Order: sequence, then structure tokens, then C-alpha cells
Amino acid sequence: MTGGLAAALLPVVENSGAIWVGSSGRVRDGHQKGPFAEIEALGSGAIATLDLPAAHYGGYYEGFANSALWPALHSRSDLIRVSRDDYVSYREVNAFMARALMRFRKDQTAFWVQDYHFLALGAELRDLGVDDPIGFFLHTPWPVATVMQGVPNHRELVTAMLAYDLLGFQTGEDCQNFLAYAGGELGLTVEDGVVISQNGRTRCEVFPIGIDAEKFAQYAAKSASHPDVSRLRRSLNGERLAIGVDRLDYSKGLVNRISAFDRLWTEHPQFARSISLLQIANPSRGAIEAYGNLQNDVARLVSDVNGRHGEVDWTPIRYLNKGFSQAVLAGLYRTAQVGVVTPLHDGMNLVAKEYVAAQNPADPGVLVLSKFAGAANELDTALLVNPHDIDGMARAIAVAAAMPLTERKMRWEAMMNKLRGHTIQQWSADFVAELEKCRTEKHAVAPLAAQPPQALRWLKSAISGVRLI
Ligand SMILES: O=P(O)(O)OC[C@H]1O[C@H](O[C@H]2O[C@H](CO)[C@@H](O)[C@H](O)[C@H]2O)[C@H](O)[C@@H](O)[C@@H]1O
Ligand SMILES: O=c1ccn([C@@H]2O[C@H](COP(=O)(O)OP(=O)(O)O)[C@@H](O)[C@H]2O)c(=O)[nH]1
Repeated sequence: MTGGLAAALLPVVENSGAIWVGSSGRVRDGHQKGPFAEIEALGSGAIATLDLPAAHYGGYYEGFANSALWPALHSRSDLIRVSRDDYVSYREVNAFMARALMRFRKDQTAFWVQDYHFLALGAELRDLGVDDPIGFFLHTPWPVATVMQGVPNHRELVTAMLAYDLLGFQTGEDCQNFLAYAGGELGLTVEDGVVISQNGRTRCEVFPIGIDAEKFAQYAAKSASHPDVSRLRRSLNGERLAIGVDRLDYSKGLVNRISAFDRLWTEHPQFARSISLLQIANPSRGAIEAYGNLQNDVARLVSDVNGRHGEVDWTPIRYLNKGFSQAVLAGLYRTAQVGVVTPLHDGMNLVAKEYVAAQNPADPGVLVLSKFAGAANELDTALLVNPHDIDGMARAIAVAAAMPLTERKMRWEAMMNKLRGHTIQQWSADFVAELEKCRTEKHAVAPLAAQPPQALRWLKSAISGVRLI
């Protein structure tokens, strides 16, 4: 099962010829012998997976990346837990990955680094003498400067990010927050979205990530025969269904969402038995205390709400701690008349987009979407809610469940047009084109379009994405 980043990038590798270098999910100590990396072909590209250094993995992944950066990036300074050693491990793993990448480098390579696990990877590559274009895309939000200041070594880390030629963000707000930090906290010159530092020029731009909407529409149209989908449909007996699909992460707002359903069934008892919630909550980062606590809190709340509102023949919330393939998810999305995507803060949220893409055009469901998800910028004809306002969410769910067909179609068509116009393929092509411009600007060579097609093909095949799989 995958998170949004992996789900989004696999098709890019498949179609572009890029080599995606990431973690194998295994660790090894320095003395172990064996192959350095496993490489597997994927379409016209390849996936290379590496074992990361055992001594630093915990401090890097559960430590600095997911107990300092992730909470800060989602504006949850209260959840930052970090030791000095965690930062050392984070930098060690970034340096390890840089050394590994040197083995994949050829003439005219360009590097595209993915996400907050590798903020300092560009700087490590520069230290190894790399002069090729290096871009970075942040899949999460970037917070205001006062929150970033809560991250140990924040100045050193953001300074390291300025080794990248191009920094991509999900939203204008994230990009502005970063530029404000660079100008205010680091005192650097910022001109037209470019930060000027001793490393040179770093262009900051917005590239909202998209999905393959047609693929989801096709999956959904074909999904009715899948046993999970058909069993769900049979079990509903004419009752309406709302669906939530999330990693079990505090950024996803699960406690508030379930409280909103509780409020709906309490304040508007006519909705008891007439709408239930299917909540898929895929366990994530379970070794971190905040995630273990969340898992307990959500399970307790679900049990409490089901205990109070349930009947012998009606379960208000079906709560599943497991993942499904996207082909099955598409069928589950299409079965639900209401999609509830109510994170407290989210870089984009691909589930929101997938829910829309999977709907039946003749009878589409309604998306209830947090205004704090990056997706709300594009999906602005969803019912936008404040996830801290439990009453407001309960009201929006009631409105969604009762919305007439003409209004549902109008809202859905507007969202679907946006999804078709901003696909995942377009997202990666836009980023790569901008990165190619950096090479041109840096070395003042002839524009790539004027070079022989073979050179262009070679550049494309040399792009390397780097992240944890
Ligand atoms: O690998 P995990 O620790 O299980 O986490 C899964 C991924 O979560 C985050 O996804 C982000 O990227 C999505 C696509 O751009 C975006 O829609 C979402 O809002 C973000 O939260 C994380 O950034 C990834 O690195 C993880 O793989
Ligand atoms: O059981 C599941 C739950 C989720 N996903 C996929 O995981 C991604 C979640 O991405 P999102 O941006 O919503 O959140 P993230 O987990 O990356 O923060 C989506 O593409 C989902 O289709 C999946 O394949 N199976």
C-alpha cells in the first residue's frame, strides 16, 4: 500500500524514463556485504532501492523527519520531539544518499529530490562537486516562520535548501511562507520568487500535484464486480454512505471528523440509519508515540460513537485499519454519496481528487473538503469546511447528503474539469521543464528545444527522483 507521494510518482517514472532512487525499507550496518542497490525496470524508467545505514535510520526517519519536521510542517509545534542525535542522523542519511546517487550520475544528469526527508540532499550533492541542475519538491505545507523556528537547526537546514536550483511547493501560501522565512529569518534578498544566497539563485514556484483522473474514472467504472465493492453495496440497503480514506495521521483531522458525525446523529436524529460512515484509516508511522496515541484515541472514539448511536441492525461507523488497492478504492469512492476529506492541514490530499474522479457522471457524490487541504485551491466547488468547527462540519455533511442532482452535477463538473486540466503527467512535465531552464540559465547553453531530440531524450532519462518508498 502506498501514500500519496509514491502513488503519484510511480506513473511518472513509468512514462518518463527517470530512475527513482529510494529506500528499500531495510537497513544494514557498515560491515554487511551484498549488492549496493536493487534495480528494477518500470516501463521506460527504473526503480533503484537502497538499504539505509542501520545506525542512523531511527534517528533519521522516526526522529528528525517525522518527529521534528513533519509536525512543524503541519504547524503542530506542540508535537515536536527531537534529540541532537536525530539531526546528526538526518544529515548522515542525506549525505549517504548523495554518495549513492553519484553512482547513477552520468553526463547531463538532472536530479529531482522529493520531500522533507531530504531537505539537505542538494547541499550534500553540491559538496560532492555536482554542478547539474537539482530541483526539490515539497509534498507537505511550509509553515509560517515562527513555527519553523521551533525546528532545531532550522537556519542551517533552510540554508542547505538553497543549494537547490528550483524549489517546488503545493500552494502559493507555502511558497510565500518559505520566501518570507528566507527574507526575514535569513535576511536574504528575494526577487520575483528567487532567493539570492551565497549558493546562487534558488527559484521558488508553485506546482500543485495532480492525479491521473481518467485512470480513476476507468477503475471506478469497472469496480462494481470487485467482491469488496459489491459486498459494500449489498450491505447498504438503500442507506446513504459517507467515506473517509486517510493514513492514521494527526494531520488528517480524524477525531474532529468523527465528532462531526457524532454531532450530526445527535442534533439531527433523522440522519441516524439514513447515512453511515466508512472510515478507512491505514496505520502509519506506528513506532512514533504521537501516532500510537492517535490510534488509541480514534479507536476509543469510534467505539464510543457506535455504542451511543448504533442499533441491533445498524452500525454508524465502519472503521477499518487496513489498506486497499486504488482499483478497489475507486469503487468504494463511487459507492459513497459523500466524500469527507477534512484534514487540519495537508500539503495537497490526493484522496480528495481521487474521490471526485471516481464519481458516476450521471449521479455524482458530494465532496466535503477542509479549506486547509492544498486541494481546496482547485476543488473550490466542493463544500469547503473549517475542520475545527464541528457544528459547521455536521451541517455540511447534512447538506451534502441531501443535495439535489442538478447542484451535485454542477459542482462535480467544475472540479472534474480542473482535474483533467492538471494531471500528474502535466505536473511532472512542468517541474522538469522548469528544471531544464535552470541548466540553460546556469551554463548559458543553447535552449534544449534547439538541441537534437536525442539530447532531450537523454536528459529526460537521467532525471532521478529520490525519496523513501
Ligand atoms: O511514507 P509514509 O510515512 O507512510 O507517508 C506517506 C506519505 O505521506 C505524505 O504525503 C504527501 O504527499 C502527497 C502527494 O503530494 C500529498 O497529497 C499529501 O498532502 C502529503 O501529505 C508525505 O509527504 C510522503 O513523503 C509520504 O510518503
Ligand atoms: O488504502 C489505501 C489508502 C490510500 N491509498 C492511496 O494513498 C494516497 C494518499 O495520498 P494523500 O495525498 O491523500 O495523503 P498522504 O497519505 O500522502 O498524506 C492516495 O493516492 C490513495 O489512493 C491507497 O492506495 N490505499
